[in-house]
Amino acid sequence: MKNKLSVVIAGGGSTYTPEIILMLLDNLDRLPLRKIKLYDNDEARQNKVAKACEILIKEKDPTIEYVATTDPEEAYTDVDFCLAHIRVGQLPMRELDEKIPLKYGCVGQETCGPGGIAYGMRSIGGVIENIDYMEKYSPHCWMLNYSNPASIVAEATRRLRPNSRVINICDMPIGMEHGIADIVGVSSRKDLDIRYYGLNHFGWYTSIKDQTGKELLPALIEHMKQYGFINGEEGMATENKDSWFETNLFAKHLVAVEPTTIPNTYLKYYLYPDYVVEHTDPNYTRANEVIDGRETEVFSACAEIEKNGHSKGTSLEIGIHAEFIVDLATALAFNTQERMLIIVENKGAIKNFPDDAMVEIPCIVGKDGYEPLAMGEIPTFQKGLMEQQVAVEKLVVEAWIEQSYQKLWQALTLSQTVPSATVAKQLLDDLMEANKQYWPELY
Ligand SMILES: NC(=O)c1ccc[n+]([C@@H]2O[C@H](COP(=O)([O-])OP(=O)(O)OC[C@H]3O[C@@H](n4cnc5c(N)ncnc54)[C@H](O)[C@@H]3O)[C@@H](O)[C@H]2O)c1
Ligand SMILES: O=P(O)(O)OC[C@H]1O[C@H](O[C@H]2[C@H](O)[C@@H](O)[C@@H](O)O[C@@H]2CO)[C@H](O)[C@@H](O)[C@@H]1O
Ligand SMILES: [Mn+2]
Repeated sequence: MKNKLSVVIAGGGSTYTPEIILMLLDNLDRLPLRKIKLYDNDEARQNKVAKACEILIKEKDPTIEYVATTDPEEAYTDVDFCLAHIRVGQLPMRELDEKIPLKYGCVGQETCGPGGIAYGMRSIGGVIENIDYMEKYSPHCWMLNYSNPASIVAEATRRLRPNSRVINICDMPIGMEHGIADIVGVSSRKDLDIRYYGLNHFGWYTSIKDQTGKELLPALIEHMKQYGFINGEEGMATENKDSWFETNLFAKHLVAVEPTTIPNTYLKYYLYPDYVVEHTDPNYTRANEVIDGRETEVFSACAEIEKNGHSKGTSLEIGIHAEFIVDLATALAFNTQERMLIIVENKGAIKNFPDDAMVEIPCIVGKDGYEPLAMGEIPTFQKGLMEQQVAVEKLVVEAWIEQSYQKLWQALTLSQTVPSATVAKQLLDDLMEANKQYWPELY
């Protein structure tokens, strides 16, 4: 029989916590658990989901021990996995990350461009703090970290905690592969054999094969030229016309620029920043949608469970976000040797790219960690874009470590989404003022 495991969810008050709990509870046969803990540094926020999570767990398996705490020692003692999804500054700071750049005519986005850089400067300290708790109280533990902006956070963990048991991940490829599976008529994304390379929120599929070995990429590219990641006329007619729909449809313009690979939809912020700015309401950005949408829905569903004392009829659902986490934890705990996309140090996997860049590539995951697969040489267009973006991410981490105003100005100047050093400086001064509670002081 498999050993039962103990997990802590760091950022317990996250809107994603209930769906992760549901996913964990749905997978106890392959990832058996003896303990689930929530940890957050904001007790009031964590309390919005904590009681509901307790009820969900007790309903499914009352033998699982449950704790919700703000005490790092209690949280991190005796844990095998830390599932980390913290947001330093929470959603009100995301709102500023999105709205400040728009004032200067630049992309206002959570992980891309100036907003991503500002968020990175906040996240680094919080993630390192959690790694240090983990290493102090449970040195054998693995942290599966999807705190954003994942590229900058991954570079920071490489620089500051190079030997820590941290694996940086993103659910974006999982989401895209679900969409691709629907479009090509395959029942599960796991029946697709893929090759992909890039940075986080900045990459390309170079091969997508079905179980017979048939290459689906050319047909998919033809589909995408018309519909992006939308499932043809049926998808156009039936899908919710929300901002993800727009982003998935917009992918047709990404394929127009680079018609031999399948792009990550986040590339729209780098390739069409002017379009994105023109089509964003500077007074109501994605943070407002999330606050009025997911956050309100999740917290009210949790309040309902707490009030009723049971979860019958709840609107809470397992999300794709959680699927990856269970697969990854299972691979590490039980040596499944599953192939998954993770963010790792390049070390030659992309042959014509720097060894010390944090890249998102397929890896084989087992009990000893991950082994990256060689992705070979990449073409000039992708390489040029990636080199520029990697330099931005490295400069942000250097700026954080050295408390360097100059390096952060350079990072902003180098971003494909910022038109000049002049605008970069205006942005920097505004973002620095807004983030003074969270960034290290810059000199
Ligand atoms: N990598 C991915 O693909 C992916 C996918 C979805 C979400 N995310 C990320 O997951 C995180 C959570 O997203 P959300 O929208 O649910 O955010 P949220 O604001 O709802 O929740 C984040 C929680 O983290 C807590 N927190 C902040 N700093 C902390 C610290 N130092 N220690 C412990 N807890 C801390 C906050 O108090 C908050 O309760 C974000 O970083 C988001 O960008 C990543
Ligand atoms: O704007 P949000 O907060 O809804 O989403 C931001 C996150 O977006 C990506 O995750 C997506 C996923 O790719 C998509 O398919 C769908 O299922 O929703 C997820 C999140 O809601 C991205 O990978 C994350 O890094 C972002 O935080
Ligand atoms: Mn992501």
